[in-house]
Amino acid sequence: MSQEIPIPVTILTGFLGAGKTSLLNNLLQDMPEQNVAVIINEFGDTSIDSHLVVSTKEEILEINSGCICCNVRADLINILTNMMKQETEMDHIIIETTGMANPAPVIQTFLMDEQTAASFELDSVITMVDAKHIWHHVKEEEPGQQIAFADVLIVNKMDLITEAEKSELEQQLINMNPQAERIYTTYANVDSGDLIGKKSFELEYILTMDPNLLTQTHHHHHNDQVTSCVFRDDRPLDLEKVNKWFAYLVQFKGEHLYRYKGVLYIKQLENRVVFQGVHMLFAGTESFKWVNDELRQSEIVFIGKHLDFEELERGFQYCLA
Ligand SMILES: Nc1nc2c(ncn2[C@@H]2O[C@H](COP(=O)(O)OP(=O)(O)OP(=O)(O)O)[C@@H](O)[C@H]2O)c(=O)[nH]1
Repeated sequence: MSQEIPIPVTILTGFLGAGKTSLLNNLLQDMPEQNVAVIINEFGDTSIDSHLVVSTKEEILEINSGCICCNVRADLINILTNMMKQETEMDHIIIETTGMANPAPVIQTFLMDEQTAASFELDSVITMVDAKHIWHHVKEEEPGQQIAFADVLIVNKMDLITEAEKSELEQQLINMNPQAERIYTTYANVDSGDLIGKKSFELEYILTMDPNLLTQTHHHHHNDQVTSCVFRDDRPLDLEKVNKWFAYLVQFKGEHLYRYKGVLYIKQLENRVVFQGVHMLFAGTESFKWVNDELRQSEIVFIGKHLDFEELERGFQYCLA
């Protein structure tokens, strides 16, 4: 069987916690009849996002060996090459980059790698903007790059800002990328038809943003003040202690915690608990049951500025039941 080519590809980018996984879930639920492959690249050596993506028939491939925009382009090309050899035909591919990725090298992969360029075509680059927290982040380099390369800007978390803040943000986004379409959402609620298959990627326009895109090797130096750490343990945690620890983190460390999320193995709970945090916004819920022979373990990732690893480690140890 031969796959129809080129296969359209959507690159989904946006800073930490902006709503990329929420959008991905909405899109997948909205296009059940299509065969969509999803490639997720996470910052911080974990695969927590794969727990947070709703279970679907879609194949979810993870790249956790580093940042997609730096050292894993070869992994990306390998995954894409393998896809072409598969039996099932793909209708669409969605690549969710890490919140710290510069999308340029990922875009470049689809334009400059000869075989990839022949088999795949960029449908659009979608950048999620966190309407509430963007002002904390514009000092970093990555949100600016992500906004500049977008064909579509999804301005998310509209429930958390006022009309006046919306006008100010809109003006700022127009200054940063006048041509991108802007869609305003809450919980990334948008029809897949408004985003998928629109062929909004325009090379000429992207070249006005980065004239060297096709000639330069992009060495993306991540802001080294933004770091991550992961804790894993297969001993159960005490719920009360976990609640106290998170209450402390949210209140006293929230400003510098760009993103924290995880899966918790709580003593005497048959279900795993999943939680998510972006600065001072935090939510945790019981998720599905642990199955009998499954390894029950907690896994937490923190991504932020000036992280005090030792203090976080002590906090995590304190939570052990
Ligand atoms: N209040 C509010 N919260 C939202 C909205 N959209 C997403 N969230 C919450 O924000 C958090 C981050 O959402 P995700 O979709 O995981 O964001 P992400 O961009 O995939 O995050 P990373 O991949 O970790 O960078 C979650 O707790 C979401 O429930 C929104 O419109 N309003």
